[in-house]
Amino acid sequence: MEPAERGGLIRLPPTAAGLRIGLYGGSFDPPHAGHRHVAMAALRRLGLDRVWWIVGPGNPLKDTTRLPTVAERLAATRSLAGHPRMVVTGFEAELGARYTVDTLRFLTRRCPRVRFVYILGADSFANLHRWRAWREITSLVPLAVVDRPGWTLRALRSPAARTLPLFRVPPQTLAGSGPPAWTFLTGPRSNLSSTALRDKLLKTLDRR
Ligand SMILES: Nc1ncnc2c1ncn2[C@@H]1O[C@H](COP(=O)(O)OP(=O)(O)OP(=O)(O)O)[C@@H](O)[C@H]1O
Ligand SMILES: O=C(O)c1ccc[n+]([C@@H]2O[C@H](COP(=O)([O-])O)[C@@H](O)[C@H]2O)c1
Repeated sequence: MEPAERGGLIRLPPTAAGLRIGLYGGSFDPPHAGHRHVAMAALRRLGLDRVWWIVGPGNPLKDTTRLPTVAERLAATRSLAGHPRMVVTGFEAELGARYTVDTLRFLTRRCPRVRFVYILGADSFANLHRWRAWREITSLVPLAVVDRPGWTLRALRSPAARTLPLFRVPPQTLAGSGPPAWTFLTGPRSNLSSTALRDKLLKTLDRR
């Protein structure tokens, strides 16, 4: 069964026509303050009503054999995200969607009057051309790219940026723009990463 067909059974957080919702997908293994920085920057600078953190079943481009369960990552992400406009969800796994394009097809079909925006870090945007049906993704929702140390130039010179030069808009107009549209959020940045945190944890355990 295709993910969109399974969608009838999926319960989403509450939505309403015209609501501006940022979709923030990730592995969150573990979640960290850099993730919170990304979500808060998008919430404030794009004028969003909500950010839905989508704790996914696993990045299809990464080795996910050691990934903790969605339930474990959901619990950790919920305790980090605590804010009235942040909603942490695990519906992508329930939907059976491995690829972001499937999640976005489902959401835009299910909630046609909601203004969705997809939020991603500069490293993810720099590699967007490796995602399944990435051109379709850019036709489904506007993209908010949050700068990340070491990735600014690679993001701005990426295949996605070079394919959509005329569709770059200022942050405050993104959520009201129809796709394709993208914006690049500069300003304070976070150099935290889950890989660094996992490495640190392993070293601490080794020393014991
Ligand atoms: N410090 C950060 N600044 C900007 N974007 C970030 C930052 N950390 C994570 N992101 C973005 O958040 C999303 C989810 O990231 P993810 O859960 O993979 O965390 P990560 O720190 O990048 O993990 P890993 O080191 O395992 O790749 C991705 O779009 C990623 O680009
Ligand atoms: O759909 C794809 O091909 C695809 C390829 C790479 C990453 N993604 C999604 O991008 C989001 C961020 O991934 P990650 O591993 O950096 O947390 C997460 O929701 C992934 O499922 C999606």
